[in-house]
Amino acid sequence: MAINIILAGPRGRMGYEAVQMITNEESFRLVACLDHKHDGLTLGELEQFRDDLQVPIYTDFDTCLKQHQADVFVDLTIPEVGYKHTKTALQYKVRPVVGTTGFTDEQLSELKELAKEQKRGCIIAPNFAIGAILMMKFSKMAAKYFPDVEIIEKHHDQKLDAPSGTAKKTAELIQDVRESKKQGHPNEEETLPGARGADMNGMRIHSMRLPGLVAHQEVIFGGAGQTLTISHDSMNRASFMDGIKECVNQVMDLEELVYGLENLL
Ligand SMILES: NC(=O)c1ccc[n+]([C@@H]2O[C@H](COP(=O)([O-])OP(=O)(O)OC[C@H]3O[C@@H](n4cnc5c(N)ncnc54)[C@H](O)[C@@H]3O)[C@@H](O)[C@H]2O)c1
Ligand SMILES: O=C(O)C1=N[C@H](C(=O)O)CCC1
Repeated sequence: MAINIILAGPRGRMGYEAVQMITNEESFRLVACLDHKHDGLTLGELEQFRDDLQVPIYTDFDTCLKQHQADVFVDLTIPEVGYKHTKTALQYKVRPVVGTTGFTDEQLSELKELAKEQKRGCIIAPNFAIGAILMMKFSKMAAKYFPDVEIIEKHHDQKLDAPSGTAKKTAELIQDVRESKKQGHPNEEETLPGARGADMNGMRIHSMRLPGLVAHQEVIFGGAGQTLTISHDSMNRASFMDGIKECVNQVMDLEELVYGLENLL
């Protein structure tokens, strides 16, 4: 029995790859797409997609959900709308698999409650790449021995949110085993505001944005006479597709929200 999927953000850097993955996966069926333009067209009518992709495009999610029976909703859009889409999908008992980052803690809590009420699975994964998940898990292990740590995340210059969802998730996992600690000299002074990066319980997070980059992160731990660097690089967005596929399959068996792919490995 195929899993019927609605995808939001098909024309994006991630959405375009996801359209290829979903339409090439025998056990998946792309029943509709949600975009902010091209209402009433099909993907095949857009120049960037194969002509045979007779997948209808909607700009109104409620209309789309009323006209198509979907099992799973995949969101690869922007922080501003990803949360609303996820909430709407759950209200229609369609299982969200969300790659969109930049949700607030309050939004995550609200979605967690809604998924529980609806007894529907929901997966919100800041990073779908298995290497990035392992980087986060290894960082949590290392943080037990190295309380001084700084995260440097490096992304393409079209990214909207900073720090990245991956960096925030990494810091949250580290915080599970690290006491809050102010790092650096107690009297250090930023002569240029922001020089020491974002502060998360004393841990510093630095965000680099440059053309030519895709998605990269270094987690650097410091100790007496040594440093330990754990890093991951996504060279292209194919690195995320197996994770999305895994989440679409696994979300069918969940009845609650799971935040982070590390909880499903
Ligand atoms: N979880 C992961 O592994 C992972 C990997 C890469 C990117 N991301 C996240 O995925 C999101 C998308 O990244 P991207 O590089 O593809 O961005 P992008 O800007 O290339 O694509 C976003 C798409 O969303 C569409 N969009 C905007 N408003 C919309 C609306 N109201 N309805 C439907 N679609 C709408 C845009 O048209 C665009 O095509 C970002 O939040 C990014 O952080 C997550
Ligand atoms: O390209 C992006 O944007 C990415 N966003 C995610 C994040 O914010 O961590 C995952 C990596 C790529």
